[in-house]
Amino acid sequence: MIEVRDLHRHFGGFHAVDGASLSIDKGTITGLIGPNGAGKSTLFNVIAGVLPPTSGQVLMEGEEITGLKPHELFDRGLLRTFQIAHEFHSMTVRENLMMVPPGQTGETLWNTWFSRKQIAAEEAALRDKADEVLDFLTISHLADERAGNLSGGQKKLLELGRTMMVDARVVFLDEVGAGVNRTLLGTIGDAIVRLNKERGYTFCLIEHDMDFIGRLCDPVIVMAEGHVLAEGSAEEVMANEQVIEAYLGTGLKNKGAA
Ligand SMILES: Nc1ncnc2c1ncn2[C@@H]1O[C@H](COP(=O)(O)OP(=O)(O)OP(=O)(O)O)[C@@H](O)[C@H]1O
Repeated sequence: MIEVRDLHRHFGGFHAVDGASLSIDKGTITGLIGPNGAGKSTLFNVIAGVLPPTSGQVLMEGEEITGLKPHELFDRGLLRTFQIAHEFHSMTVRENLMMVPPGQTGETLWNTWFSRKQIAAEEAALRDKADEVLDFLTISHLADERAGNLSGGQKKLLELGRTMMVDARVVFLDEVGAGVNRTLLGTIGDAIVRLNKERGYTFCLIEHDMDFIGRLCDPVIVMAEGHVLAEGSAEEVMANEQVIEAYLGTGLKNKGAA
């Protein structure tokens, strides 16, 4: 579904992504792991149109998407989640969801003036959709809470919810588990699996929590020094000597020796 061919992204003389080639197959929950500074976030940013590549190609279903802007990729159903923008913190959770879909009639003053009825109908439909999303994510009780009051994990669920307001096909999640408590991480994991199984979402997620990766992801791609070092099931990559050396280091070795 997504194919990355010999991608490079340099910052001055520093090669953050240095010849990365990989595929994210349709219908998978693909994990992307690697030591700090391996180039994972930079790779995500290039795929998602946030950063232009220095060279190389990104294809989506065979079509070149290299260098497209985030909104152009959004229209194709490729989304990279970001933390909720600061200005949305004072809005409620439901309002945050209702903000997402593009092309609402109410966006222009002209339309606001002439088609109040249509706007009311669109708003009602959006509200229903937002409530359905909240129900799916089991956070209906937070609908009227200000987004700024949510815990880190609840905000991650809201980010996932925002992808459900549009026709997302492939979603890139960066460190969804960072600073999230175990219970909520379980809820987030369940939502990802259900979106994958029930709604056909393809996911690619960067994550440092190996339990989370092991539970959700197949395959797992390991990056080191800007390129792909290994790929396989979570068990396979965790048993791979090169991976152990490059990334997991003594932690995993100790685990094996214990
Ligand atoms: N805008 C930038 N300017 C200069 N160097 C950058 C920039 N963005 C990233 N880098 C460097 O590129 C390297 C790769 O960073 P990146 O964030 O992609 O790694 P990562 O694998 O996501 O790491 P982590 O797991 O710590 O988030 C790092 O050494 C980082 O300092």
